[in-house]
Amino acid sequence: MRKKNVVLTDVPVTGYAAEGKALAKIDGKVIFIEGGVMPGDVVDVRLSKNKKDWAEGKATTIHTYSPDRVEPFCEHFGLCGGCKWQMMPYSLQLQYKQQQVQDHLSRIGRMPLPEMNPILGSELTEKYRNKLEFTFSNKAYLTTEEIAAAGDGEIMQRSALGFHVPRLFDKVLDINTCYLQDEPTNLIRNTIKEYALANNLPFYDIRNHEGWLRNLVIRVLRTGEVMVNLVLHHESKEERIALLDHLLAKVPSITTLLYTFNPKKNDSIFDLEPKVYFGKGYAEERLEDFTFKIGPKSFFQTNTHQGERLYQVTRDFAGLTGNEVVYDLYCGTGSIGIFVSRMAKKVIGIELIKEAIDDAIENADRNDVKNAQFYAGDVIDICDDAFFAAHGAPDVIITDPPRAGMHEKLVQKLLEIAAPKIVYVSCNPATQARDLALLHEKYTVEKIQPVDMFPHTHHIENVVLLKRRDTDLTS
Ligand SMILES: C[S@@+](CC[C@H](N)C(=O)[O-])C[C@H]1O[C@@H](n2cnc3c(N)ncnc32)[C@H](O)[C@@H]1O
Repeated sequence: MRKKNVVLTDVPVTGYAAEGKALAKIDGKVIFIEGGVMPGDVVDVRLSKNKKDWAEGKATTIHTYSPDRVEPFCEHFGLCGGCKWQMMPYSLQLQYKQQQVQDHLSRIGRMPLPEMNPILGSELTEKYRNKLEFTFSNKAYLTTEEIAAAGDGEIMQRSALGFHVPRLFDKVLDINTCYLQDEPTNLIRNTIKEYALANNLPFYDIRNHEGWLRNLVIRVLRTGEVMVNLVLHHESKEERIALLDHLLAKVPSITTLLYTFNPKKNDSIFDLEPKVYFGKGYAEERLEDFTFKIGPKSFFQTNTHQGERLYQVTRDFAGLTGNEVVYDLYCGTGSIGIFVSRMAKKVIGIELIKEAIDDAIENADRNDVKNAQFYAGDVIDICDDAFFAAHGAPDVIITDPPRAGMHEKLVQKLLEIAAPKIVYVSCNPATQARDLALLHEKYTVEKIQPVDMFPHTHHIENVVLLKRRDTDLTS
């Protein structure tokens, strides 16, 4: 049983574990299963890891399909890494997400918990993303059927504009229709692809670092603005102008069109300078009556509608009366801090990325927020006694760390500072639970609200209100 490459047969899938892996139990041993299966399926699993208490592997055959399965709505389902839970009804997806937050907090958090609020499902389960990034590649991912259908003589290396295939860094799945973002996203992508193919414009070769067309970033916002950034390996002026003019003629709803040269080996554009071809060079998004400037490099919650609800929950949990000093840790472009600012005496935001802080200051300004200050730097370096002494003892700390959660040093600092309330916003309930276990030394979990930002994926956002044990929050 402990050998690798063992195939377990007729395994009944019973649940989900972290990172979207399905779960089964055989004789008390936990089996984590990848490969598009869901609870209720009965499958064969080829093991890649096989320990004493647990094993991990990929489903090779589904013998019995769960009666809960629904028909996936996207033609790319199964190959695209984007929406892996499409075979599950949305209500069931929410149930598993809720369960996962519960499991993580009770198993890793090991502390008394209040009853969790039911997860806030997304009204939009399709076309909910305001940002998508597509990759050009001269090596399309081809299915075995496509390879067989091509016949002997045909060269199999085709170009693609779409998403990376999970675990195959140089293969891109060509996308015809994506349901993650509202139109004109499909029109933009397909217009560029057809034009590039018709004019023999070279798609990027990710292995050899050659070619011209690299990435396409599209933002479709609630305000009606559409911002497009086309990333090219190098300048080729005549071709560039012809392509961008063609795109504008075919998609008149584009409000801002930029292009960026990226001669580097990696795809990151954070150290590059996008150039404006058409429009004002940025877009705006609205949350309640706040507007946020979104530049081509700015971070912004990718699901605007659910982002707004997440911030509403955060503001609600903070329970502000207008007299509080609020710290917004890991503040990004300051959106949470600005969102709660009208209810606070003062907001102090801290964020690692200097450009995000520049955006935060500009966003505060454009929303006429006068009581917020933003600082660039590592939270661990900035949050020392002198900083808290200079800006005032926090009444509420809002913290929204990346997936890795908070650094232990910061958790220790928060315990020392001992603000009456902490609102912990997390995109990873496992690391959140780990941090809550440490904060339990002084804090009690008062409220838990999961929010679904990403339908058809296993990702969950969770907001927790912590109360310092010697304070009375009944007021
Ligand atoms: C989950 S995002 C939160 C963004 C923001 N609260 C929002 O809602 O848009 C986490 C942020 O933490 C920042 N970050 C990561 N490590 C950091 C650190 N050590 N110190 C300060 N900020 C950090 C990232 O740059 C990112 O903007």
